[in-house]
Amino acid sequence: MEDHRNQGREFDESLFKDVKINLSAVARRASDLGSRRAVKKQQQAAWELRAVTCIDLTTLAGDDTPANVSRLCFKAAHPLSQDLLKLLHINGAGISTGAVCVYPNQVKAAKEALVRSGYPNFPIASVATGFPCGQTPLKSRLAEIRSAVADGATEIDIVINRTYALTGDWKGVYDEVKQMKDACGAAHMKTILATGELGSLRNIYKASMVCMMAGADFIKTSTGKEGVNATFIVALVMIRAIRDYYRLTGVKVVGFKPAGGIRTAKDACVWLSMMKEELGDEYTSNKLFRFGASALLGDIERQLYHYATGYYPAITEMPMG
Ligand SMILES: O=C[C@H](O)COP(=O)(O)O
Repeated sequence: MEDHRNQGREFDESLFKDVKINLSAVARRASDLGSRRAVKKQQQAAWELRAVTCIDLTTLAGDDTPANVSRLCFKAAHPLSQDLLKLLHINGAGISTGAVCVYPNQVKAAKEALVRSGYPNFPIASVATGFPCGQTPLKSRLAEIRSAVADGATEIDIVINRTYALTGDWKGVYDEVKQMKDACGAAHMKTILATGELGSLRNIYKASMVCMMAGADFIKTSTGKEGVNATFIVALVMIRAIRDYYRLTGVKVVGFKPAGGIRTAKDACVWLSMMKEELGDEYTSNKLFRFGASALLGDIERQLYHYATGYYPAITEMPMG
């Protein structure tokens, strides 16, 4: 990832303590996003291709093995088949996803697979800090970050301490995230707010501001393991925190990553149009926007195939995932 680095700043409660959220306005905007007429034909295909480049292609399962991680890495580097690229007349376009995202224990396997397939510098994101709950001693959470970076992770997706957030200890959240940022070293840090467990939109806004102050390069909605993950309402609160942070501090390098339950090409295009409207074109590139997704790519492939041929592929022509 190009060096958009957020150096962070001192903890400053004034950036969030009096925040008020206009829930009806946010809900109305979110509802409008989901109901609008989507782009069609080649514009739709172009947005879908852009979405592919923003995916952190993810596997975060207890039964992950070096074999399925290696397959994921090859898919991340070559997300669309040669046949589909030819049908779209874009073979040689060099389209790849934004990164591959795995557990810390699988980073080494991912690195070896990418080196073997000729992509030694392909971005590897690793979740860390006791993902998904974060309920382990800070010392071990920091060690996990360092270990993942040492194994080849170039991006770290940390989880914030929801116990501190729910008890209003925002300085505690800040101090931990700042130490995590230091442990990341040269790796980019995305901070997972686990918004489904933060209890209120005000807490989501506060957590967003605190993480940006602590040096987050991205703020990310969810682990994908909460009961409720990426929603447009939550996203709008976080996106507006990014905009407020820029207005208050002049720092624009903080990206946004919705994760959990984003499954369809149609949804992906709505997310991208929201980013474009709310934060501008630069937030539709993988430097400042990522999807945390494990199944989204499969549906995008099917839609692109349908656009190129006029019919959906048989399962034999395009095995899912
Ligand atoms: O970013 C990580 C998420 O766990 C992906 O969620 P998903 O499997 O619902 O796409």
